[in-house]
Amino acid sequence: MSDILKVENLTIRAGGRVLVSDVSFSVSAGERVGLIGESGSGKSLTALAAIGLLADGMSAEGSVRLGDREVIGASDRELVPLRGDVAATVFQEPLTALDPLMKIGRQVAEVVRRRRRRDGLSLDRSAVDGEVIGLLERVLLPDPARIANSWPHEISGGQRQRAAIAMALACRPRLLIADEPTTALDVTTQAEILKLLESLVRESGMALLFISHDLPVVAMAAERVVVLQQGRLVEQGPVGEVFRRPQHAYTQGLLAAARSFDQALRRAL
Ligand SMILES: Nc1ncnc2c1ncn2[C@@H]1O[C@H](COP(=O)(O)OP(=O)(O)OP(=O)(O)O)[C@@H](O)[C@H]1O
Repeated sequence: MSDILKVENLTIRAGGRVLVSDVSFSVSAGERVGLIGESGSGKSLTALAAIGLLADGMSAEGSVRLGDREVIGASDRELVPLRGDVAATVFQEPLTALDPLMKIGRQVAEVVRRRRRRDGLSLDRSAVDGEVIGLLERVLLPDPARIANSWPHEISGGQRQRAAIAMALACRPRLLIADEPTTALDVTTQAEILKLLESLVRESGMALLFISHDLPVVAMAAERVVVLQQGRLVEQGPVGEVFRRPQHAYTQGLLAAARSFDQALRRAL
């Protein structure tokens, strides 16, 4: 299967510190890969490097291929079309993507218009509006017409995250990078969003790079995992294999901690 993202020997430095060291993994078309590790292990930086969005003062070495383009060393002019069109992002806080001062429908419509322009499709208002409502339906938002006409603060956190996913999908990306997209949500909404992501990946054939420190969430979201410890990759493999028989002491510790929550829940039942 072809790789949509190929990270080879990625090293990220800032101010003389090595924050990510010699990390290599890839994500194939249609694959769901989880990037896991404790807080500060380098998950978000790795994802930002994948779309060439590292902060000023940081440097990246190695190779990051997104689609058929090398990201490291590419200019902003080369990178802008890759973001959204090849890889779209969803973050923990949907307001990172949503403008609080613009109604949801208008925001999704802006992305739809940009993509239709790119694809040489009609920018006719009814075509654009129809696609906007279709996207809001696709992320299972109730009453899409009402949501389209709402301000971001007028809908719930889970609905905002669905709207942010709709905006990412509007680009028709080949890879969706979701960085802790469910962390701020209650468990029922978390499970709904995870199911939604899984069905969207299955239907569209896009790949998913799912970042989380929460192992049960990753077990639902991903079929393969990459484990980072303090910026280093310690193991990777199919989620069932790594979670059943972790090879590295760090992963064993993460799983033991996750199991202790599960045991506490069982004891309480
Ligand atoms: N702009 C920056 N300048 C300097 N160091 C940074 C910067 N951003 C992140 N770091 C450092 O890089 C390391 C990795 O950070 P990163 O955000 O990738 O961790 P993470 O695994 O995503 O953590 P979390 O789960 O808490 O989001 C951390 O030690 C962090 O303090």
